[in-house]
Amino acid sequence: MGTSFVINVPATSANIGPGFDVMGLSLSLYLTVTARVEEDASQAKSGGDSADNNITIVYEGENSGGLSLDPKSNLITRTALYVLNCSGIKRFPRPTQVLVNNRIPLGRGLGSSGAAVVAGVLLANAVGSLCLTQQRMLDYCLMIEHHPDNVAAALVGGFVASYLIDVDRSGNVPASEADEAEVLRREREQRAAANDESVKLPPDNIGHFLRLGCSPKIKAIAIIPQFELATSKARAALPGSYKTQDVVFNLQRLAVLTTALGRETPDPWLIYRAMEDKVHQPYRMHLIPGLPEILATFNPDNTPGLLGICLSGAGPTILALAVSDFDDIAAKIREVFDRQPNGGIATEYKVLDIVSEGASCAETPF
Ligand SMILES: Nc1ncnc2c1ncn2[C@@H]1O[C@H](COP(=O)(O)OP(=O)(O)O)[C@@H](O)[C@H]1O
Ligand SMILES: N[C@@H](CCOP(=O)(O)O)C(=O)O
Repeated sequence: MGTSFVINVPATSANIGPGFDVMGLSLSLYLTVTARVEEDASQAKSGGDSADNNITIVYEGENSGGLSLDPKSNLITRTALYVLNCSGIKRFPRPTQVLVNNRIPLGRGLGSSGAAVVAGVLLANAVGSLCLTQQRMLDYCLMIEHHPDNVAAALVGGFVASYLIDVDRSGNVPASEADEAEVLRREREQRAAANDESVKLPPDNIGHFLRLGCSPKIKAIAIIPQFELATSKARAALPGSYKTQDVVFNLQRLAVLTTALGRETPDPWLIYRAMEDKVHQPYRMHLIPGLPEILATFNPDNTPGLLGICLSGAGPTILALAVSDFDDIAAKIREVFDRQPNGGIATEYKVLDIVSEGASCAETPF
């Protein structure tokens, strides 16, 4: 006998064109983590790392061979152990088997790492009976995933805008030089260099979000190339500074996009133009063969049903927002990948709903 916690976290598409590190959409594709917590400590499974952390992991789904099942390395359980540690709990309180069913492709720009982090925070909250608020959970997420767009959308659901507070928490990094995540990263590096293993609690209220309207007529078509692009690599391609006119270009579009997607009857050309970007996509073009042609070719006049196209997150997935003709739109975009040199790039596609419900955790006995 024991308790079972079933945690569901949606995939996300971040940026939506101009909203780099700001905007996210949660999608009907899920990471499900089921934690079976034994009532009795004598039921602990033997082997693996369970003796240390009281936990075993079973994984099925995307890239099932490639992920670490060591609780201290696996992103879900590593996050959970960090959150428990912050409450003075050094290991899983009771023998726990974690069953992961992951339908979110890894390293494709659909927020798999953000979902894993959110799942880890919910897992710790459940097994440790921590009673964390949603706001506090976001703080924990942001200590691991340093940009708020994916984790905020995965946590709260829907079309979400978010920001990190801009304060100097380290005492030696001027806020103007580094964003909050960068400050936190430097703090961790300094502590590691000083062999300081104390657990760093997240500062309070470091992330803020607002859920925006999104017309139920809009669906998200994800065209997913069969190669991975680590978000860290795609972020390393970005410049350290921008021209004023490029920043203004994005700000203009972002302001319009926040409201344009919420109109009951979406205006295709308004949205199409509002999804253009000069901050991240131009610098990532060389990492995604076919992206320049896709962005330059398809528009609401030549592609019925289409509202707008952008890179999903850091890529390589392409996100097309549309109100109809979903399979035809996907076929056109896939054809560009098919035509790439050296035999083309294989893709799959998914027509997804934009889901208004974010991460959830349900408790049942077993
Ligand atoms: N369900 C999961 N369980 C454990 N680790 C995961 C999971 N999902 C993602 N990750 C980790 O996150 C990495 C991918 O993160 P990232 O490069 O940011 O791509 P994505 O765009 O999919 O978020 C994976 O290589 C893996 O290390
Ligand atoms: N704003 C981030 C979003 C990364 O999303 P992911 O789904 O690729 O992890 C970025 O563009 O780097």
